This record gives sequence, C-alpha cells and structure tokens, in this order.
Amino acid sequence: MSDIAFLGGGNMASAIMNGINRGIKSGDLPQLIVDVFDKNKDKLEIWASLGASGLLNVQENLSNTKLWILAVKPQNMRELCESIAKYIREDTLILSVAAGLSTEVISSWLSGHKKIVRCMPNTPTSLGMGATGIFAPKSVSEQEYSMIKSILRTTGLTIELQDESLMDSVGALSGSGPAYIFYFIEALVEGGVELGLDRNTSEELAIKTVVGAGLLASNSDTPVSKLRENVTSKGGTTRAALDVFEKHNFKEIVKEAMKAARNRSEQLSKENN
Ligand SMILES: NC(=O)C1=CN([C@@H]2O[C@H](COP(=O)(O)OP(=O)(O)OC[C@H]3O[C@@H](n4cnc5c(N)ncnc54)[C@H](OP(=O)(O)O)[C@@H]3O)[C@@H](O)[C@H]2O)C=CC1
Ligand SMILES: O=C(O)[C@@H]1CCC=N1
Repeated sequence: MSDIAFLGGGNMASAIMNGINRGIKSGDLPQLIVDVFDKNKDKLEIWASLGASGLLNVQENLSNTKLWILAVKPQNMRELCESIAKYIREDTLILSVAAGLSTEVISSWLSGHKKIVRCMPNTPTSLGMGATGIFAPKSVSEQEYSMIKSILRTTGLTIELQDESLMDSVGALSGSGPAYIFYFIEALVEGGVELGLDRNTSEELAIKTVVGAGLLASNSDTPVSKLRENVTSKGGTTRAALDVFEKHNFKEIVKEAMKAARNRSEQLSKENN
C-alpha cells in the first residue's frame, strides 16, 4: 500500500518526485511510499533510483492510496481517468498537473469525484527551483489542501490561486517559461558562434549569464528594470543591442507568444472534453 501514486511517470512526475525526496531528506515530509504507474517499461526503470516502485498496470490496491497525482498529457487524461475511476474512494485526493484541463472536466471523467486540486508546475521543480500555481475548489478541505501544499513546497515557489481560470495564464508564464528561456539561451549561443566564439565557450557564457542575471534579479530588492539600466551605459554596447530588440518589438513578441500559450491551454480543455 502506498501513500502517493503517480499516474504517468514522465518528465513532470519525476521532477515532483525529486522534490518529495528532498522534502523527506530535510525532514519537511515524513517517509512516504510512492508507486508510479506508466505504460512504458523503459520509463519505469528510472523510478527505482528515485525510491519509488514502478508498475506497468494499475491494480486494485490503488484504492488504498490516499493521494493520486495525475501526470499524463492532456490528450491521455480522459482514458486514464476512466480506467481508474472504479478504484476511487470518497476520501481519495487527486492532484492534476495537466495543462488546460479544469477540475470540472477531470471530475466528469472520475465519476463526479470532487476532491481534485490542480497545479501548474515547471521543470526546474526537479532542482527545488520550480514555480508552481495551485488551485483547490471548495470541495477540498483545508487539511487536504495543506497536505498537497506541503508536498508542492518541496519543489520551490508555490502560488495559490483563487480563480481557476488563471491557471491557464500561469501555464503561459512559468509552466512554459523554461522553454522560452532555453530558446533565448539557444539564440545567445548561436549569436556568440556567429561573432567568432567557439560553441563551448559561447554555451558556457550564455548559460552562466542567464543563471547570474536570474539570481541577481531574485536576490536583489532593486526592480528588474533598474538592474537592466545598470547594465546599459549611455551610448554603450547594451543600448545598441536593446535598440534592436525594441525596433523588432521584442516585448510584444513575448506577450503574443504568451497569449498563444494561454489560448492553447483553454483550447485543450475543450478539445479533450
Ligand atoms: N513538461 C512540462 O514542462 C510540464 C508539463 N505539465 C503537464 O504535465 C503532464 C505530463 O507532462 P510530461 O511529464 O511532460 O509528459 P510525459 O510524456 O513525459 O509523461 C507522461 C507519461 O505518461 C504515460 N502515459 C500516458 N497514458 C498513460 C496511461 N493511461 N497510463 C499510464 N501511463 C500513461 C506516457 O506514456 P506515452 O509517452 O507512451 O504516452 C508518458 O510516459 C501534462 O499534462 C502536461 O500538461 C505541466 C507543467 C509543465
Ligand atoms: O507544453 C505544455 O503543454 C506543457 C504545459 C506547460 C509546459 N509544458
């Protein structure tokens, strides 16, 4: 019998499991028994090293597990939910990490079960550096919500939302955000190579610059715009570069991309309903 069952054992599930292990190690969480169900045998092999049991098929004893973490792609969620609904008990607590899918939609696939919390994590969760939005409907008790929050806090920053529809916006910012930053790093690396640096040097400089700037923004009380100004000497090199960003409406491009992510999240709910 396990305390937590991950249904889907891919990227996000293993990132959250790293947080859980960190929490157990630091004493913030009690020792927990974790099962992971994934239909791919190869994916299950990594789970033993994370201290969890990997299982190919959902079994009846899933009913004895208090917390189920649903971590399959939105496109696979309906089929998964309908296959596990028969094991659900009145006090089973569900945590969904899926983009787009509302608690109402997931409830309809779980025979009307109401104890469903949603979260929108991101992959830096695996380092305890995640940024996660959480939403719980009124049907989830304070005690149940606290239990889930204590688990998610081991993965980094958690922000509680009162309005479920804002989960789509959180997804468009911090959920997808690491991919935007990696894309920007790729551009910096390619730019460095075009300016004559070798690829390794370019990559090292690009990654350390993003990490350093992120830490500076995070550890300083100075507004980000002022930190930017501190780099930008009048008539200097940074100004020349920022003028190009502004000429091409960089901020507008970022905002349009985020709206596309938010709209796609809204669409996922309709498409998979
Ligand atoms: N990746 C990210 O950065 C983020 C992801 N999310 C959300 O997390 C969820 C999972 O994403 P991610 O971890 O990236 O996906 P992955 O594809 O890495 O993991 C999902 C795993 O579940 C397996 N699976 C699918 N259907 C079933 C089933 N019925 N029973 C058991 N296992 C099944 C998949 O197998 P197969 O590949 O064969 O289908 C796969 O191994 C998504 O809903 C996504 O929206 C949220 C925030 C960030
Ligand atoms: O791309 C996606 O749909 C998922 C949700 C947020 C990050 N990855």
